[in-house]
Amino acid sequence: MNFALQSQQQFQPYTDPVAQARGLELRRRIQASGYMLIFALAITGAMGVIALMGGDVFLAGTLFAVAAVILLSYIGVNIAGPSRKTPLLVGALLLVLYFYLLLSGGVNNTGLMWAVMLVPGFINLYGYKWGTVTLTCIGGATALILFYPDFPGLQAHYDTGHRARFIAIFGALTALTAILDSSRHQTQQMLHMLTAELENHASTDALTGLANRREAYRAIDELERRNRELAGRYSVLIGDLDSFKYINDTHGHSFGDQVLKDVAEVLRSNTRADDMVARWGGEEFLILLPNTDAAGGGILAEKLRDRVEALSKQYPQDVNISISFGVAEGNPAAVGHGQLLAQADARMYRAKNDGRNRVVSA
Ligand SMILES: Nc1nc2c(ncn2[C@@H]2O[C@H](COP(=O)(O)OP(=O)(O)OP(=O)(O)O)[C@@H](O)[C@H]2O)c(=O)[nH]1
Repeated sequence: MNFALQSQQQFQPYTDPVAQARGLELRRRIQASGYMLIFALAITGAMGVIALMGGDVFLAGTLFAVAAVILLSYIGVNIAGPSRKTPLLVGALLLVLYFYLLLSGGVNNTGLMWAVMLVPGFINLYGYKWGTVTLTCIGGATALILFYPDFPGLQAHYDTGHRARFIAIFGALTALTAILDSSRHQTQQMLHMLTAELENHASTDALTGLANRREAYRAIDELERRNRELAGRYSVLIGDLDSFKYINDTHGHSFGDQVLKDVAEVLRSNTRADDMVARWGGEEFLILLPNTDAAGGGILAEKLRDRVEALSKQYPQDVNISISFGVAEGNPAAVGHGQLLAQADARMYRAKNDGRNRVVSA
């Protein structure tokens, strides 16, 4: 296997797809906040113009002032960059606008009508759980304002039928939008789960349960990146089972599979949690050792070689199981992992040529 050639491939830095999906969700909320601000700005501005044309200068002035605050917030959010707090700021602005329209009646008593837009808006901003909680509070506060006799500050006049219909529509719309968003949320959760499962399948070897080659490349890239920053030492072992074709041919493929699983377990149980054991190919394994120099890697390889050899005794069949290791230490200054893997590979082949069942680390 030519590792030098393989290493010339460029591997993309790994990003967890589930974390990516969550990031996208947050971005979607922040984006929705921007749209809500533009929407609120358009409505407030339009109502301001209508109020001005109708001669209600005070209402027009107030609406323009609110529009100016919304515009400034929009500009501010774009200059400062969106954050998790953006939906809160937008929610607060919308609430101020809403209660103003509710109390004043807006233009021709139509202010309340726009309130239905709060429903998709808040669910979009805060998700179906917190969105519903917020909207229920808004609905409750609205009912109080509308039905409390002579509520202080309520200048608009809404007839009783209008009030009752508004509360009913607001409640029904909140419930329907929450149900829709909750099913969207459930579908999304399922997608996250499936993505995590697929990711697990894509990174795990089905026979041994070890990391597969793809995952091993990702881990080497990550280890190299970390070590370039920390100038730490790390090593890699490449182990290849000896005369495995003979074992397969003599005892059958399913016995060969069992040996591979048992060897994987030996390697896994004799390495640290920080180390990574991967199935590198058919009967080849790769072990990544952070914070370990070549000497340390050699000692571990010798221990693993010994434990793998001891496996032979656990089967009723008369079988000799052994493994040959090549050890190489990473060079933090090196670009890419080609040289490191090629060196470990070459040493592993030297171990084979020197008679198998041994470790070569220099
Ligand atoms: N049972 C089983 N065998 C596998 C698997 N993957 C690879 N092999 C076998 O591993 C054997 C590797 O054979 P070779 O590459 O000739 O190497 P070897 O016989 O181990 O000889 P040396 O490496 O030189 O000691 C082949 O017979 C493959 O079919 C697997 O998943 N299960």
